[in-house]
Amino acid sequence: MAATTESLLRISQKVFAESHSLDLKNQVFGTCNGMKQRRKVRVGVQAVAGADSKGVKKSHDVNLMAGFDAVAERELREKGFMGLRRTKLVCTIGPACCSLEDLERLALGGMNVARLNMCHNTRGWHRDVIRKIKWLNLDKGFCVSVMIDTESSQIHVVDHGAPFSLKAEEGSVWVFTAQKFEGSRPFTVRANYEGFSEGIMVGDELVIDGGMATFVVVERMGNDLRCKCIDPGLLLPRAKLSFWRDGKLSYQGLPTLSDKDWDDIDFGVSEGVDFIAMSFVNDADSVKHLKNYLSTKSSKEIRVLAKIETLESLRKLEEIIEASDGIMVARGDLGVEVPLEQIPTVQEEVTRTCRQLNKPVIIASQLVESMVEYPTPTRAEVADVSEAVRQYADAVMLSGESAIGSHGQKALSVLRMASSRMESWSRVENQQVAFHQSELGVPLPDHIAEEICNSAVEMANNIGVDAIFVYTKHGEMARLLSRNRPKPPIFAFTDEKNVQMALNLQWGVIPILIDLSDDMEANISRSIGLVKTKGMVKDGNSVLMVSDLPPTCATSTVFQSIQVKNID
Ligand SMILES: Nc1ncnc2c1ncn2[C@@H]1O[C@H](COP(=O)(O)OP(=O)(O)O)[C@@H](O)[C@H]1O
Ligand SMILES: C=C(OP(=O)(O)O)C(=O)O
Repeated sequence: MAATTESLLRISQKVFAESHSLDLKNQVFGTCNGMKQRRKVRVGVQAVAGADSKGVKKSHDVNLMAGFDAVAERELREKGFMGLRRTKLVCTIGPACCSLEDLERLALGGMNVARLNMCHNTRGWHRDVIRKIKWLNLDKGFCVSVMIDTESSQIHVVDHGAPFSLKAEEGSVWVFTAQKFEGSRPFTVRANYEGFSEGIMVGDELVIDGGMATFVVVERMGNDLRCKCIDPGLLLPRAKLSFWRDGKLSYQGLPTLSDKDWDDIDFGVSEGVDFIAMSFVNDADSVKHLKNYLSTKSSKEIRVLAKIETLESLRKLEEIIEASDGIMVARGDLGVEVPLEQIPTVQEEVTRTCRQLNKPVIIASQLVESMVEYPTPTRAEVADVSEAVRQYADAVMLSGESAIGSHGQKALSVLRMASSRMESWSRVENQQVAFHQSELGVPLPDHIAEEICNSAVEMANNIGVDAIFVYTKHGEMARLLSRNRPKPPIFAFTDEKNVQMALNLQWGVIPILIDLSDDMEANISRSIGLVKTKGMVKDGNSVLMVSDLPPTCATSTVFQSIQVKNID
């Protein structure tokens, strides 16, 4: 890779200048002269067999529209429409994969979203990674979105006297403290949070990393706790600490977003990230608060993903999902509060509820954990990935496997191959019928758009079209189509860069940046021209097109239509 720091910097500036100009186009749906209009809706269904694509723009114009993901393009040429992977892939970036070359290999391997966990490393390090990703997108035609993940207030070990793990033997007595001290002391563990022992009483249990080891509190010494190990195990660096009394978790009332998190969020805004994953969400208000804050800070819409990792978040699941732009099932921390045998059913429940409420869901943590060390996954891990895909999760995620593992790219290819296999099994052997209304759940607020998309998917599956094209300003129609998990892939044409980047997380959607006008025929011609020029569709392919033309200053009507076209 011949990118000098200077050229990287120059291109980074270009990226920011570009995203700024795109931001200016952000408008409320249906706005005309700054006023929100009442939506009148006309629905049209047209069959246009054998229609030609007159008005196709010249190829040099087409090339100016750089909004096609180079990896999806290659996959489509090699495997055809049905071979396109529907499940999206998220990779956590860490020291093992942060060079430009590593990031490029991950992008080529199918990474749709790069996740940066703000728990680790410096903002300077994260900035460097974000700029490399944006540079690769611009220079190589990738379409990789960037997500930052907040640290939140969690109690964890900052020092236990060893660089790696320590064994806690049964009956051994340890001091847990928040005091800072020089060097290390035997049998002394330092916690990150001063008030970590507030309200904790003798007899309470201290559980390490959700059950890796367990202690009982035998004495309080000021704010320090003397604890005896009752279930031996390993103490890892940054191990999580939780206290239990009478079989229930004791909450220390820590805020979901700490001062450091707010600074990290400001950092994410200034770097133009696409998603913020919010750790330890316990209610919808904290999500709404962050979304309101972001709307005042950023002209582009940054999507907020709530991490489901506490018992409280499970109790308020629906309201949290409704308030968020998407969900991450953070099985690592969830396993600290929920008995491990319940994680699979919780995962399925959260995934189903997300689909019903039309929000994307990521399944995270330990998918191929053994690959942090070994070059092949266990059979059980492949079964776990396949199960998430069978449940139609929108995305699966790598954590330590890519961040610190020795086989990150291989781990990514395991996710890719297991996803493709399970997807084709669901389609072919399971005869993937459209979801029944009961599976899709309660009607969504835009009932007409929802019905159009449900019908469009039913038609697309019945007719057996090769692809669905959707023209979407805000991504909503694309999400509604994706919610039905159709057989053909969905090509979502939008003229909003941030909608394109957000749709990257959506099952089965290939988002494409293109100029859209109020003339839908021109949009259709332009999109067909683009995919034809790139050799992605051939004569004889059939496409079902769904459009949602917003009102203009001249018309106050939303025109929603379904058309079927044979490409010739
Ligand atoms: N930016 C980073 N810098 C250094 N190490 C990292 C970074 N991101 C992740 N890691 C390492 O990868 C591991 C897995 O990362 P992550 O998925 O964020 O989970 P967690 O923080 O819960 O362990 C972390 O424990 C940490 O050791
Ligand atoms: C994804 C998770 O969050 P984190 O990596 O921040 O612990 C998790 O707990 O599964």
